[in-house]
Amino acid sequence: MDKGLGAGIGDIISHFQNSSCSDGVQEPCIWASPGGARKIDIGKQIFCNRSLNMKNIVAVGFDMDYTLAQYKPETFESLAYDGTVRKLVYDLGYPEELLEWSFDWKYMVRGLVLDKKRGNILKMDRHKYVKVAYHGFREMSKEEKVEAYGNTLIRDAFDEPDYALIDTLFSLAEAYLFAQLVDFMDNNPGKVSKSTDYVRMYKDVRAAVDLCHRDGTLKQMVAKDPKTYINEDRSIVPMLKMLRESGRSTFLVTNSLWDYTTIVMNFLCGSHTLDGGITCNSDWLLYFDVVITGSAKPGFFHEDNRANLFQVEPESGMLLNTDNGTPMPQVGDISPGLLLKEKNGTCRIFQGGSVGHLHKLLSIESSSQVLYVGDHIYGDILRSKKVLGWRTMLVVPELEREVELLWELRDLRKVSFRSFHHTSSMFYDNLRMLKSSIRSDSQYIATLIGRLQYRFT
Ligand SMILES: Nc1nc2c(ncn2[C@@H]2O[C@H](COP(=O)(O)O)[C@@H](O)[C@H]2O)c(=O)[nH]1
Ligand SMILES: [Mg+2]
Repeated sequence: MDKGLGAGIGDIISHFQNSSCSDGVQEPCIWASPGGARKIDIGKQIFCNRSLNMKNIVAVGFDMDYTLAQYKPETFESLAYDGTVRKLVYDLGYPEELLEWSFDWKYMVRGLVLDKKRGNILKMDRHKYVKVAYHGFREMSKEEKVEAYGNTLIRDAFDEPDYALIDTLFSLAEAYLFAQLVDFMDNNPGKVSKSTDYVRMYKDVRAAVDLCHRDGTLKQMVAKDPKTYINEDRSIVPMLKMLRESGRSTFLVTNSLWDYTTIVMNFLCGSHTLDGGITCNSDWLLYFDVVITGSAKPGFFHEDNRANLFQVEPESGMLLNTDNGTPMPQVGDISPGLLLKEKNGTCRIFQGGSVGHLHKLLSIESSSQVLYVGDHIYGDILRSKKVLGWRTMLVVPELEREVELLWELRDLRKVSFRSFHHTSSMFYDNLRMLKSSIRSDSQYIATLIGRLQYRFT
C-alpha cells in the first residue's frame, strides 16, 4: 500500500493485522503497513495524485463490474464479441461470413476514439492531437492524418455524436468489430447494403452490444460459470472486513441489477464448493451497509435526479415499495425505518434512486467524507468527484503491467539516463567550446579588421 494515503490508513491497517475473525482464527495479513507485514507487488500497489487523509473518510463505496469483479477479457470480451456478431447476422441482416470472424482481445485498448463517419480509430494525446490513426486495421499515413484531422481552423472536440470514446473495458469488442466491418465494407462493396455507411455500421454494432448486455446473452453465461469469466480475488473480503472493523460504512453502487449482482458478489465474497462451484446465499451482504443496484450511473450522481428508490427483497429479487409495478408515491424522503441501521445490522438493498438517497441512508454529512472506487472515468469518477466532491479512486488494471515494466526496467533506465546525461554534458561542453572559439575568432577578426582599417585610413 502506498504511503501517500496518509496516516489514517496505517491505523486501519495495523488494526486489521492484529484482528482475528469472528471464529477466533487469525487471518492472513493482506496489506503491507509502515510496521512491516507482507510486501505488496509493485503492480498491486495504490498510487495517488492527491493526498487523502483516511481519517476524514466515513464511508467507502465500490462499483462492481470491472472494479470488484475483474472480468477475464479473453473469455468475457470474446463472449460479448460472439454475441454481437450473431445479432448482427441474425437480427440485422449482415452477411453470414461474419460468423467466421475471430476476435483478438489484446488488440484494442481503452482511451481510443472511434471516428464514426470516416471509419477511423484514433489515438490522441492529452491536447487532442491525433498521434496515430487507423482506417479499419490500416495505419494511415501522416498526410492522410493531417488532411483528416490537422487542417481545421476550429479544433475538433472529438466527442459524440460523430465520435465514440472507448472508455470502458466493456467496449473493446465493439471497437474491434467496428474496425473489422470498416475493412469488410471497403473490400466488399457489394456485400453490405447500399444504405449502410460507417455511421450506420457503428450504430448497428452499438445496438447489438447493448442488447447483449440487456437480454441475458452475457449475464446468463457468466451466471452459469462465473470462474470462467471473472478473476477470483481473495483479498476482497479481508479488505471489506478491514474497512468495516475500522468503523467505516461500506456500500456498493452498481448499474447491474440485483439478480446478477448477487451472483457476482457471491462468487467474489462467498464460499466455494469443493467442485469449484459457488454457494449462492446472502452472506456477502454482511460486508455492506447499503447496496444500490440498477443505479443508472452517471445519472445517479446528478443533483436534480428524481429517480425513485425501490427496496429489493433479496430472496425473490422483488421490488417492495411498488404497487403492482407502479412506484408507490415517494414524498422525496426515505421512510425513517430505512434510515436507521436495522438492529441486527443487516444490509439494506435497493434499486435506482440517487446520491441524495444514499447520503441519507448512510447519514453522510459532507460528501468529502465518501471515498468511491470505480473503473469508469465518466460513469463512476468524473461527476461524483467534480460536482459532488466525493473522494475517488480509479481502478486501472492496464497499469499493473506498465508499473511492473517500469519497475523491472528501472536499472536500465538509470543506466540510459546516466549515459544520456554523460552524452548531453559532453555535447554542451563541446558547444560551449565552439561558441567561445567562434567568439574569440570573431574578436580576432574584428581586431584584424580594426588594424587594417587603421592602416588604410
Ligand atoms: N445496456 C448496457 N449495459 C451495459 C453496457 N456496457 C456495460 N453494461 C452493463 O453495465 C453494468 C456496469 O455495472 P457497474 O458495476 O460497472 O456499474 C453491467 O451490468 C454491464 O453489463 C452497454 O453497452 N449496454
Ligand atoms: Mg464498473
